[in-house]
Amino acid sequence: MKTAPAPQTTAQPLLPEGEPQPGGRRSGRPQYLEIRDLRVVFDGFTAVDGVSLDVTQGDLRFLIGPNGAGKTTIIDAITGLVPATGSVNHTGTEILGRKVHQIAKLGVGRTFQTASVFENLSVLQNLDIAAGSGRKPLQLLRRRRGVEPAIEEALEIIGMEHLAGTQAGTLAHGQKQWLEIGMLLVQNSDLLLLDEPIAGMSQDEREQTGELLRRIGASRITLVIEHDMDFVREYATSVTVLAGGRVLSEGSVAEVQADPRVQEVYLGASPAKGH
Ligand SMILES: Nc1ncnc2c1ncn2[C@@H]1O[C@H](COP(=O)(O)OP(=O)(O)OP(=O)(O)O)[C@@H](O)[C@H]1O
Repeated sequence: MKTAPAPQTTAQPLLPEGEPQPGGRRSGRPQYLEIRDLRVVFDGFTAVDGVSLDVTQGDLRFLIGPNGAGKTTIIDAITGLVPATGSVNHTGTEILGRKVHQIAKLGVGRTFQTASVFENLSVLQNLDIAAGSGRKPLQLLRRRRGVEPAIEEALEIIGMEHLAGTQAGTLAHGQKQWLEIGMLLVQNSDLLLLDEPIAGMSQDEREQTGELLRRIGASRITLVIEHDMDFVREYATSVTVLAGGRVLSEGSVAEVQADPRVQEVYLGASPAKGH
């Protein structure tokens, strides 16, 4: 069976250059996510109502909006978990309508609100399995010695080298989220969809996660769902506000906060108060 070409063919280092910037990369041929007229209907209820959205590589985009706005459903649609109509284009490849595993192979990685790691396995084993999902059968047959450079690099990026042998089930909440992100890195995901990555984290963990997002977001297409407006203000390079399944506003944090329509959906309160 013929498989679709991955949008990105050359291996690039996991460690990025520079910092994310509004609008993303402006030189070379940046990768992109282009969503057009995305629509998801559940039993007659329209959860996502014609959303169009562009995110360029190197732009750390946050997706905010009140509860039930359709944020998670958009990520579910992009990753093939719910049926949708419209178009989701990843750097020239249409991904809507493909199966979940095919979409993952095209470099689309996501995290969930609750981290899904193999609790009984070590951090290293989790990363090894994630890396294996992208290996060709012949590579899998070869017995590897030591830790692969890509896994070592991922451990360094997520700051968990010292925890390589630790059982994932015993990790702190934040560390599980970082491990999940590390698993996406070793899978070479270049489009990252992160669903409330700092939910339930301590202040320290939030800051470390923000710095991690900055490091990985500089070289990837990154869309982060978040409610915490302090975090959004600190780390977003651009923001899309969703309400009632539609895009309400888009721009810098300052621009969307100044938008009266945004203030209105947050019930007259400052969006800084969250939902
Ligand atoms: N599988 C489903 N079946 C029916 N309705 C659904 C399903 N999944 C989501 N919905 C509905 O779609 C709407 C959008 O939900 P979604 O979870 O995408 O919102 P959200 O913006 O992520 O909200 P939150 O911030 O609370 O996570 C909600 O009204 C929700 O009840």
